[in-house]
Amino acid sequence: MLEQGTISIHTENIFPIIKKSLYSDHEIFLRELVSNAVDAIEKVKMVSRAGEYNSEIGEPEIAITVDKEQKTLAIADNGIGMTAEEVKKYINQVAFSSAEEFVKKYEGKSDRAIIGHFGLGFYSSFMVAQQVEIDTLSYKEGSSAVRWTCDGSPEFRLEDSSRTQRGTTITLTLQEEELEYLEPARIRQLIKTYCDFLPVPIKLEGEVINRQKAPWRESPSSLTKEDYLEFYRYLYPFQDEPLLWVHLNTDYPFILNGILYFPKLVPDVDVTKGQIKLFCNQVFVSEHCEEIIPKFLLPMRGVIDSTDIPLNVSRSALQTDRTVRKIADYIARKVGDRLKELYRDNRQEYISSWQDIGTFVKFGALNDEKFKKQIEDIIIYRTTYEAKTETPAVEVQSQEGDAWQDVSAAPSLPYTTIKEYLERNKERHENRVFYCTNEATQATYIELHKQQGLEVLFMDSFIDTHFISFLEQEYANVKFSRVDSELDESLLEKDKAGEIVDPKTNKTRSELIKELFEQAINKPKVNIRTEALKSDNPQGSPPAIVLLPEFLRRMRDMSAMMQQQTAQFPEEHILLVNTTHPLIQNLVSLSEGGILQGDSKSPSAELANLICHHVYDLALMAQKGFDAEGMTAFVERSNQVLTRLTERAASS
Ligand SMILES: Nc1ncnc2c1ncn2[C@@H]1O[C@H](COP(=O)(O)OP(=O)(O)OP(=O)(O)O)[C@@H](O)[C@H]1O
Repeated sequence: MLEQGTISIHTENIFPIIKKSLYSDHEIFLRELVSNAVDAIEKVKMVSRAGEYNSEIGEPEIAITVDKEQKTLAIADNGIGMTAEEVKKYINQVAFSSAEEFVKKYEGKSDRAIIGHFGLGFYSSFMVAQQVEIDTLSYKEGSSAVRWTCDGSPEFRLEDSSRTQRGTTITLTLQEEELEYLEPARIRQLIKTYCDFLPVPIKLEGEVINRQKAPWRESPSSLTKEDYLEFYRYLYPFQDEPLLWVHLNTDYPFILNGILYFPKLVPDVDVTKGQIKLFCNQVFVSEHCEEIIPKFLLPMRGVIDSTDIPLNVSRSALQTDRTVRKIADYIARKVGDRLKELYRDNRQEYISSWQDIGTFVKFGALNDEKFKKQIEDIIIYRTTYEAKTETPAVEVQSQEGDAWQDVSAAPSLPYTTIKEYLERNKERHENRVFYCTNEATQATYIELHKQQGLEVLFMDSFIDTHFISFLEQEYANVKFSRVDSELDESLLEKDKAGEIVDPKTNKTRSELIKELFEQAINKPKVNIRTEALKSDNPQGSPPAIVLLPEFLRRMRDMSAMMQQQTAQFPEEHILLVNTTHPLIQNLVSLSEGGILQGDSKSPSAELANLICHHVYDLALMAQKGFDAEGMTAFVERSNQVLTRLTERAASS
């Protein structure tokens, strides 16, 4: 026996407190002991390099063994080892004084709020062990091996050991309620979780169980695209390939390494939960780093590793920590830089990823002023504009709905920035942006604009509703109108239906049409307007369209959002009847007899009435589809119209 003594701590009974205060996280003892073993191996390499140790250092290795009979778990390393003096100093004094400090700091506080419990160190082994033994031999010439034992009370024993190999073995005799740590599968799982990327082979049952390579610690220039993809697959198996990635690598004014990936977004992803793994010196700390990553980048995946993130503080303290704020800014800036670089160097790839990254970028612009400034010029929108190139533009959205491949194959890509849009259309409609939010339901309107050479932007992602309001603030003098809200003058022709057709009443054709529809539809909230839509082929343009003024629509959307309902189609809307369409012209002739004779019950007038309804139904259908009731009425009326028409055809 070399010595028997009392550990110099001031708090009586530190161990029950350690056990209690860290109750939920017992498993991290293994992370702490393996980290110490890795440190010990690094240290022996350092002294060897410095010429202070001339023997072979051998292949670094950490071996974990379990003995179910003895109920022991041992972690052995071939690192620097400790002399008796060092054991006394580092274990009895250093380790336990920091234990005491930790306990004092967190006594009575909920440990759940603390992100990492990092640096708990050696004494965390007492969370699971009833006795801890250190068997160690220092690298120092002439030193003899020692064994230190402690049963969880402040008393320890220090004696000679028969050990001949340099290094340290920590043997824990587990407490009865901690015997799960005798299961190799449990140990393997813990090593995979916490120590997978530590740069020393960790052996269990003769097999190396950790990956060791931590790509984020390597220089970006030494990694290939496949290396990044392989690492992503390793971290997130069975997931789609990521779109692009950012390698973070700085050591001033803080140390930060990491690789962040933009994943392909899946609809059910919870964007409020971070998926980035936090490491400290390659040791896993936490699955969540919501406090460190800017909110808008939370859906990113990957790894960040920094020794400058305080880990033994509460989550709220972390949020306000100055270094953490700086790190968040740095990450946002790096992500912005990477996006700009891609926009500049590989527009095609940028565009193909836009469907997914666009959401991040817009969310970022909405939330972070600095980020907005950085990326505002690279926010793009799909457009109906087709650049005149030799090869024809390829449709973006394929029938199968897989926009990706088609875009990447497209020689000229129908995407634009708002600035480019405004510049291109300055002559035709200055400070005016036409957009659509749903390609399918607004197809008629998009087509109308397209035919007249008016460019329409697709603002159809879920974030765009908010983003449009944001754009309106950014471009205060620009008016944003959805294609179905009102029609630009340039889409209309001077109304040819302005000439008087009824000598008795002095009514114009246009007025007659309006009257006809008003009588037929008989809904005071539907405002009927007659216009002549410009078209090279009147048959091809719609006979009527429903318009929803921008202001009205937004009010409706907003109140629906506040009541958390889906917006109902408002009763108040405009039915624009296209006076140039042959159907509408026929309708006037058809009804003329009835109106002129003041006999609204004549078969012609009745048919005209039915057809007005039908035209209105079709216009509504193009805008919103029908509910069950509307659908039934529509089918009934269609059948009636067809019956009447066939009757007429048969009798003539
Ligand atoms: N396996 C080991 N080999 C050699 N020395 C060790 C080993 N384990 C612990 N030590 C020594 O004991 C000291 C105290 O360890 P402890 O884990 O409590 O704290 P730490 O590693 O210094 O810091 P941290 O609190 O961040 O873990 C270490 O600094 C080291 O000098």
